Amino acid sequence: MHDYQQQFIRYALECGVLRFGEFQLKSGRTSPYFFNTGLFNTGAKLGRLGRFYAEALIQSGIKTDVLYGPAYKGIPLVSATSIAYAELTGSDIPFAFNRKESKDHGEGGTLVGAPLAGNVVILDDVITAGTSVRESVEIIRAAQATPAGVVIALDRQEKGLDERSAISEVEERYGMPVVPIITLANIIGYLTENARELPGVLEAITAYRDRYGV
Ligand SMILES: O=P(O)(O)OC[C@H]1O[C@H](OP(=O)(O)OP(=O)(O)O)[C@H](O)[C@@H]1O
Ligand SMILES: O=C(O)c1cc(=O)[nH]c(=O)[nH]1
Repeated sequence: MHDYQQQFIRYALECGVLRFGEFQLKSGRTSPYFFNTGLFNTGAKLGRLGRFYAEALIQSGIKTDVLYGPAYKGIPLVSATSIAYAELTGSDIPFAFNRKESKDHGEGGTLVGAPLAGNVVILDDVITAGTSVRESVEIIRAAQATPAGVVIALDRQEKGLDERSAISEVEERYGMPVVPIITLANIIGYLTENARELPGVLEAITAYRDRYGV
């Protein structure tokens, strides 16, 4: 595990973003851990999160014309990352996000921000079964733009629609890379070294991984 990954796990624990317990996921699975980026909920916390994302994007080398954040949690992610990206690189990339419900007055529609054009990189918090990314790809393609990659905070390393990982499915189906800041394996590595801080958690996560992991 890289130093920045260890720092990111500590940071997520400090902010209460990475939690242990019993959580119902969008996929219907019941998970013993949850990663809620909505709890990076102050300016300073969100600013630091944006720097982690921007650094992951820069290191990935993905050619990026527009950043896209799916509602709702993708909205602060794309805002914070575009600010950090401009500060780190001097390149002022446009960004956009969607509404979950279409608006029928004013400017109307579901897309807000810059027009989707060229290579569009999706920023989301987690990929579990891949539903959210599939929806984002459809929105980007409908705008005649190209989905160029995905940056996420956590790869939960779970099965998607079949026995493959949701991320491999996305990478193979759309021919674009998925870049996580951390993975479930990093969390398990952290818990293995710090098991005494959190009794029982490692066992519960290992059992969950045996059932849904890849
Ligand atoms: O890979 P998947 O199975 O799609 O699961 C992951 C998605 O689920 C959550 O979104 P949700 O739609 O719950 O929205 P939110 O951003 O409004 O919390 C999460 O923010 C991811 O986008
Ligand atoms: O699969 C999900 O719904 C999900 C998992 C997770 O860890 N965090 C989150 O916000 N959603």
